[in-house]
Amino acid sequence: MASLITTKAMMSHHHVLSSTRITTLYSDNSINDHQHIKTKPQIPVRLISQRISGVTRAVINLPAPLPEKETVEGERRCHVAWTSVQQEKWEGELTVQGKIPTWLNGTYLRNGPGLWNIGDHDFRHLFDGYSTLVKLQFDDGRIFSGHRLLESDAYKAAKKHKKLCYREFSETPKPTRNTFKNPFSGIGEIVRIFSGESLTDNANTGVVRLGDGRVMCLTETQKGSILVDHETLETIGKFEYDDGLSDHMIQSAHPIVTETEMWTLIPDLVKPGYRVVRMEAGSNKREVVGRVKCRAGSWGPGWVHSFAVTENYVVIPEMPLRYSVKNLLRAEPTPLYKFEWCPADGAFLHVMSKLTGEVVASVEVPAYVTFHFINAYEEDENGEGKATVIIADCCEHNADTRILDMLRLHTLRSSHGHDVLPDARIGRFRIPLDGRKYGKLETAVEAEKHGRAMDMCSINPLYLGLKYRYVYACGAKRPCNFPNALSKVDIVDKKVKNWHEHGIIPSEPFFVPRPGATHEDDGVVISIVSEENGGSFAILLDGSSFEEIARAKFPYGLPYGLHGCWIPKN
Ligand SMILES: CC1=C(/C=C/C(C)=C/C=C/C(C)=C/C=C/C=C(C)/C=C/C=O)C(C)(C)CCC1
Ligand SMILES: [Fe+2]
Repeated sequence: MASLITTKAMMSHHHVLSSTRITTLYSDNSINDHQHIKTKPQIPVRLISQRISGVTRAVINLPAPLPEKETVEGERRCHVAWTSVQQEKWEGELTVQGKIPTWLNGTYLRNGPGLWNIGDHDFRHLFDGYSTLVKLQFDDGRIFSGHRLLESDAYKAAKKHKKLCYREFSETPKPTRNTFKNPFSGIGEIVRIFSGESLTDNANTGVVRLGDGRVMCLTETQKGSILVDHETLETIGKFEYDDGLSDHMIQSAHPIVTETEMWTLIPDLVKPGYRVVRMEAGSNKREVVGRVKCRAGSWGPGWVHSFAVTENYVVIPEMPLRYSVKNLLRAEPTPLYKFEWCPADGAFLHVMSKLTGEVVASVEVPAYVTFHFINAYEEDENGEGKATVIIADCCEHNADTRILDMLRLHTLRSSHGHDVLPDARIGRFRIPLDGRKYGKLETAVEAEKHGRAMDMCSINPLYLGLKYRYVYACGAKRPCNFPNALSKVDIVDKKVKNWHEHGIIPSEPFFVPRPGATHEDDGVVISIVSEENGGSFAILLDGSSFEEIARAKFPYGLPYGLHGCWIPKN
C-alpha cells in the first residue's frame, strides 16, 4: 500500500485506493485508514486514484482530469457533475457542518450513471454511464459515506474487454469482423435484441428498498434488476424473477414499492400495450393484474419511464413519445434514440383497478412528455362517497422532446451557464371516471416560480396515492443548461421555495419524514450537490422551512446522480 503513495510537498492530502480500502495521506504525513476522514480545511481535492482498467494508478491532487478524446475547450473544464468518477469505490466519514436531527438514523442510497468512458471510448448520453451507488449513512449525528460502481455484467465485460459489450441507452457495441462477414448476422442481432441478450443490465437509474428489506437497483431492461448490500455497496447478484414474464425485456424504471408490495409496468413491444404487475414483499414472482392495449395501435407503446398509483387504481401513461422497433435495431442513435414522436396519433392515459385489473377509464389528453410522475389521488367531486376523477401530477416538459437531446454529455459539458434548458412544469392531469373520452392537462403552479425547470421529484412517501400538498424537485435559477436549484412546491397555495448556490448541480431532493410527524412537510430533504469548483457535498434542508440544516463535504467531486431511497436503521 505504502508504495502507491505519491508524496509531493505541496499536497494538502492524498488518497490511495486499493481494491479493498482507501488510505488517506495528509500533508503532515499522518495516514488515515478510512473509516474516518480527518477533516482539515479542504482544498477541493479532485482526484483520488483510478482502478478501472485493473491497474491502480495513484493520481493525486491534480486539477480536474480532462475528459479523454474531447476537444471542445468548454468540455475540458467541464463541471464535475458530468465527469466520470475517478475510482471504483471510496468509503469514509464526512465532517458535518450544522446539526443532523437525532431522529435521522438510516441510509440514503443514490444510484446514477457515474462512469462515462471505457477504454478509449467516451459515451454520448447521460443515461449511458455505468451505475454508481453513493451512500450517506446517518448515525447519531454523524455521516459515514461512500460510493461504488455496480458490478453489472455490462460493466464487468466492459472492464475486462476494455470496450462496450452491451447495448446501452444510446451506445451500441461495434460489430466484430465476423459480424461483417456473416450475411445472417443482422438476423442474429435482431434475435439478440428481442431476447434481451445484447441489451444492458447496467442498472443505473433507480434504487428501491423492497418491503422484505432487499435493496434493488433498476433500469429499464428487466435484466437490469440487481440486488446490492446497502452497507458495503457490494453487488449481490441479479434479482431473479420467478414468473416467466422476463421475455418482455423492458420494464418501467420506477416500480412503486410499499412495505407490502411492488407494482410495475411491463411494456409489450410486439402487441403494443402494457402488463400491470404486482409482486408481494418477500416474493420474486410478479402476477399480472391486467393488460392495457395501446390506443394508437399501429405504433410501439408509449415510453413508460414511470407511472402513478392511487389507493385503488394504477394510472398508465401512453405518451406520444413511443418505443420504436426500427430505432431499437439501429446501431447509430437517432435524435430521439430508441423512440419516436407521434403526436398525430394521440396521447392517452389509462386507469386500471388494482383489485380487478379492469381498465375503468381510457382518456385522450393533450400531447405530453414526462419521465416522472409525482403522485396521483382519487377525488370525490360530488361528495357522494365515490371517486369521480383521478388527479395525476407529473414533471411535464411542455410536450417538447428536446430535453432528451439536452442530456447528451457534449451539450451538458459545453453549455454550462448558458440558458438553454427547455422549460418544464408540474403538469396536472384530470382523468374523469364517468366514461368521458377526454382528460385535461393543466399547469399546477406557475412555472416561473421554480425557474421553468421541473424534474427529479419526491414527496412524503406516506402520501403516496393520497391527496397531498408538497412536491420536492429540481427547479432552476436561470440562466442554466440543467436544473440547478432545489424547489419545494406547495401545490395547494401555489407557492414555491427555492434553494440555490452559484454553480451547483444538485441531484433529486429526497424527502424523509420525521417518525411521528403530523404535518406532511415535517422531515428533511437530502440531496447530493456537485460544485463548479470540482467538489461535492451532501445537503440537508428542513422539509418545512426549506432552510439548510446541515451539510457535509466530500473530499472529492461526485458526479450527478439520478434517484435514491431511504433504508431506515433496524
Ligand atoms: C438500455 C436500453 C434502454 C434504456 C433506457 C434507460 C436507461 C432509460 C433511462 C431513463 C432515465 C434515466 C430518464 C431520466 C430522465 C430525467 C430527466 C428528464 C431530467 C431532467 C432534468 O431536468 C431502452 C431505451 C429501454 C431500450 C433498450 C435498451
Ligand atoms: Fe427516473
